[in-house]
Amino acid sequence: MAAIDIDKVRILVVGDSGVGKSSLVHLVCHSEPIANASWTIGAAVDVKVHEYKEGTPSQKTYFLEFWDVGGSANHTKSRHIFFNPVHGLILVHDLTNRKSHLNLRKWLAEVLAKDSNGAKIGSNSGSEYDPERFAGSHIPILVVGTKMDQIDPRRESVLSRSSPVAEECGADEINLDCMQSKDLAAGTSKAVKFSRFFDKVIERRFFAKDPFQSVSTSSYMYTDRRRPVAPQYISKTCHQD
Ligand SMILES: Nc1nc2c(ncn2[C@@H]2O[C@H](COP(=O)(O)OP(=O)(O)OP(=O)(O)O)[C@@H](O)[C@H]2O)c(=O)[nH]1
Ligand SMILES: [Mg+2]
Repeated sequence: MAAIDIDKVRILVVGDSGVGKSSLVHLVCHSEPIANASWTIGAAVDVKVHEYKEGTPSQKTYFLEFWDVGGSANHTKSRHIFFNPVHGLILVHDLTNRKSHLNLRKWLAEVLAKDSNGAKIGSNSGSEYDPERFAGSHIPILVVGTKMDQIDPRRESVLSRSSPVAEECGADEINLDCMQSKDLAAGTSKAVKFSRFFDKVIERRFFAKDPFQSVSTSSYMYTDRRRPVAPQYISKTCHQD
């Protein structure tokens, strides 16, 4: 039987413990709500087959590999081992918990400031947030707000406001209820938005004309924030997978 050769992209899913990362990944990969969510210890991996540019002559099948990293504060020191390589990043917050949204900045800093050994890159602390740096990230980012069903009707205006974090890092944004499969049913606006995000991740990973597209974000960003150096000068820190 002929071997099937399908390229994959690695999408990191982070956010505070309990915001619904595992519930979201399960819904995206299996089109149904998770039966029993429990704390993720370390990281869990799930895979989805995605049709890049579906319905066009460029259509091609890819694997999306989701790395759902447990958000427990107990693992802050060790979870960096899951952060590289990263081709796409989903930042998850709970719409009923404002702190979980504010903490997305910490998650961004944590993911983008460490190399695969957990070492800090550059002089900046990994917990510092600098929008200018993140705006230059070449990694597509999606901000997802969960538990939309639990929003107090008096606070529904929350849903029409865009997330400051999403704005700062140029990310797309989706709010949903992870316990409802109809929220991501084929053809719905949210399903289309997810699909566009996945296309963007694949495009950056495999088709970007930008010579820096295959360089790990951390290497690129922390070498020089305004004037990226040519790839040959950072090849030692380049991540090849
Ligand atoms: N009502 C409602 N409950 C949700 C939603 N998303 C997640 N939950 C619930 O929130 C709880 C936590 O969800 P998880 O998916 O385990 O959260 P997590 O972010 O993976 O948490 P860690 O693995 O600890 O990092 C579970 O009881 C889920 O059923 C949602 O959109 N609506
Ligand atoms: Mg989990």
